[in-house]
Amino acid sequence: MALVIKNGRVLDPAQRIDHVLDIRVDKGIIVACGPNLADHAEESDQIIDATGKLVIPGLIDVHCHLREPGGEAKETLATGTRAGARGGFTALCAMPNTSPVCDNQTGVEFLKSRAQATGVVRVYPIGAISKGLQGQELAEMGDMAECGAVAFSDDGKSVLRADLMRQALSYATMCKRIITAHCEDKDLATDGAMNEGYWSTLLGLRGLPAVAEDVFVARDILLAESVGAPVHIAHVSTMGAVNLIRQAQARGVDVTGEVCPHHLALTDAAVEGYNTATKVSPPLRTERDRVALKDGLADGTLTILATDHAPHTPEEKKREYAYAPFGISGLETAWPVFWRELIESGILTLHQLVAALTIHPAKRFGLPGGDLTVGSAADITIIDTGHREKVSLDGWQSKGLNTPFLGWELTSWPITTIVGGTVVMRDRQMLI
Ligand SMILES: NC(=O)N[C@@H](CC(=O)O)C(=O)O
Ligand SMILES: [Zn+2]
Ligand SMILES: [Zn+2]
Repeated sequence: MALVIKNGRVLDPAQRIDHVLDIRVDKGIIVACGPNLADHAEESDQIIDATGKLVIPGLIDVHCHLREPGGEAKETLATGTRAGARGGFTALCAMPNTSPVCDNQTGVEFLKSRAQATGVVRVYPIGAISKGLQGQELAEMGDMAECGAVAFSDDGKSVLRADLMRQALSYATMCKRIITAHCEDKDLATDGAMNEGYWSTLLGLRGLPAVAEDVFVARDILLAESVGAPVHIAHVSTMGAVNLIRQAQARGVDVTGEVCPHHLALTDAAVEGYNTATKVSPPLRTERDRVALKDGLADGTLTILATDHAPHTPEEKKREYAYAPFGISGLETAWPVFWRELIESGILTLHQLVAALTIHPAKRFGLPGGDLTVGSAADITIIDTGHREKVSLDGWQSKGLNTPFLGWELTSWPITTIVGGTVVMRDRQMLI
């Protein structure tokens, strides 16, 4: 059965399209995109009326934690991909800090086959840089790249040894893969629970200083530069990091960075009240950092938006602030939060926002998709930019209920998600 998405505002930054058009999908492929295709639809075709709605390439998240294997109480590939679909994502890159760590071919194969069997959106494995994330010995990067790892990361912590990181950058480049770096100097950030500053002092919590991020961003940029490797900085959260990336780009270093919804929407003042849903790594920073992230997005220094979806069980998050795990469950609220922080305040154009969640991540991580080109897989998201909804746990798909946005009334939500021609979410309801 073919599918026709009719009369939507089709916006595809990759092809510079922004028109009211119809899209015809057959056997999972976009077979036509043009005006009035629905007029010639066949009786058996499924029609989705997208009048007044935004039709964009399926969103791609280059940074999430799907927790399987080993962390199934927090999330599974089944629940995590459903959370993704409900958030308008058609592809997710899964970080390797699972148990066991995804640091070899078997781990990559497991993730691919398990996601195929139980997931509702595409899942791309990210392999570990070091064996067991121990930072001592390189993981089997070549093997993992060969069987489908799209990138490498020790996310959750930094690779502390600079020699190992430099070697990893070289190897990744040889395998035509990118390293996505979690930048945090552990010695400067031991046992911290929130950003170091006014609020940590006031709340009596141990701080994580911004400079702990900055020094490792500087180091990883210099290491990448020294071996001519590309590097991607995960969850950029400080003004210092934005400045370092901007300066490096100006001298020709191949460095990109991603920004997460919570770092754009919240500051460390949100920790008042000790809601552990605000505990995240890197931590919520100051207003000055938040503004710097927006400046970095506006001037094109930062071109990728990612969720860093990090679900945890309610039991774990119910501990005292200092003992709760770091992480925010972000897939289901990412789009409306980005909308609020970047579109409503005029920081980005609609084209820039969509590009930062589609073609830019696809290109940087070498993933298929990210556009609506005829002949490509029909990964499509439909957004109702006028839809207002209060964030609640009704219909919530992730096992991680750890969202700091609960109760926020947000405008602009994904209403339909189509993966390879299959409608997996419609009218905010999961269909599979
Ligand atoms: N972001 C987080 O707060 N937590 C992540 C690890 C990480 O992304 O560094 C996790 O795996 O829980
Ligand atoms: Zn991280
Ligand atoms: Zn992460």
